[in-house]
Amino acid sequence: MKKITIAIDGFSSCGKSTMAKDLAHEIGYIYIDSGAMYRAVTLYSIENGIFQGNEIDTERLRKEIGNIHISFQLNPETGRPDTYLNGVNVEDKIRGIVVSSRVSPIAALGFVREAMVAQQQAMGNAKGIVMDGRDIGTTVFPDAELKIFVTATPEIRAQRRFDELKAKGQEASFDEILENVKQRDYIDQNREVSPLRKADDAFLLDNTNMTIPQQKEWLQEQFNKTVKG
Ligand SMILES: Nc1ncnc2c1ncn2[C@@H]1O[C@H](COP(=O)(O)OP(=O)(O)O)[C@@H](O)[C@H]1O
Ligand SMILES: Nc1ccn([C@@H]2O[C@H](COP(=O)(O)OP(=O)(O)O)[C@@H](O)[C@H]2O)c(=O)n1
Repeated sequence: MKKITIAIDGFSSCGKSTMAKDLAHEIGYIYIDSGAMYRAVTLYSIENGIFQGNEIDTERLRKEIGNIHISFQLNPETGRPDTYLNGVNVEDKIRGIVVSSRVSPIAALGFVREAMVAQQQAMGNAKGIVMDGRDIGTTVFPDAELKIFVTATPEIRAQRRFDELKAKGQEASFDEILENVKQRDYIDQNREVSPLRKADDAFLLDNTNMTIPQQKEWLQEQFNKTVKG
């Protein structure tokens, strides 16, 4: 069967990666978490003194962006891809609140987006890919055959993220996460370059009251309809 491109965009922490990974696994496609790439650039900036306090040394980051190599490798224990920054596994580090609270200003920089989008488009060249993020259906793959836009209430999203971090033993407060989710939504929707918005031809999914198996089934149905017509 001919392979297609699947773009899953939407607000923070609503279950995009969960759905995208499950579908990719089910249909034998490659899964790419584009948010992990912006998170890795943010971690690099923090660890190398480029992002200090509220200040980003954009000139330094612009010079060093070509030295930031991000890749993914399947983790046999979790069955999911781990993120590598210049050859080092940073999967746990990039998911914590320190990176979450700084990633959106980094992702708003035009030259950072340009570098990431070029890598993402190269990864999706051969189709057979499910990619999730904020601008996949609008900018990275505007011709994707299947586009989904996911949303849920901020409180539900913060609760999901809180439960996830707690299960991993990472320190976090619900209020801090809720604030972070709302702040990122605001920055992501209002930045100048590729702001978060639903592509006109994307299907909208509000999964506030859906379980993980229910949303998985819904997505599989959309895929079946798209490939079988
Ligand atoms: N429908 C759902 N109901 C409850 N929890 C969910 C649902 N979908 C995803 N989750 C959980 O919510 C958390 C955030 O999901 P994730 O897929 O990482 O979101 P996103 O990629 O949109 O940031 C994860 O811990 C995931 O297991
Ligand atoms: N395609 C993308 C993906 C993420 N991002 C940025 O990266 C941040 C982290 O993305 P993510 O997908 O890991 O976020 P969560 O929804 O998992 O919390 C977002 O809040 C955006 O600022 C982006 O700008 N464009």
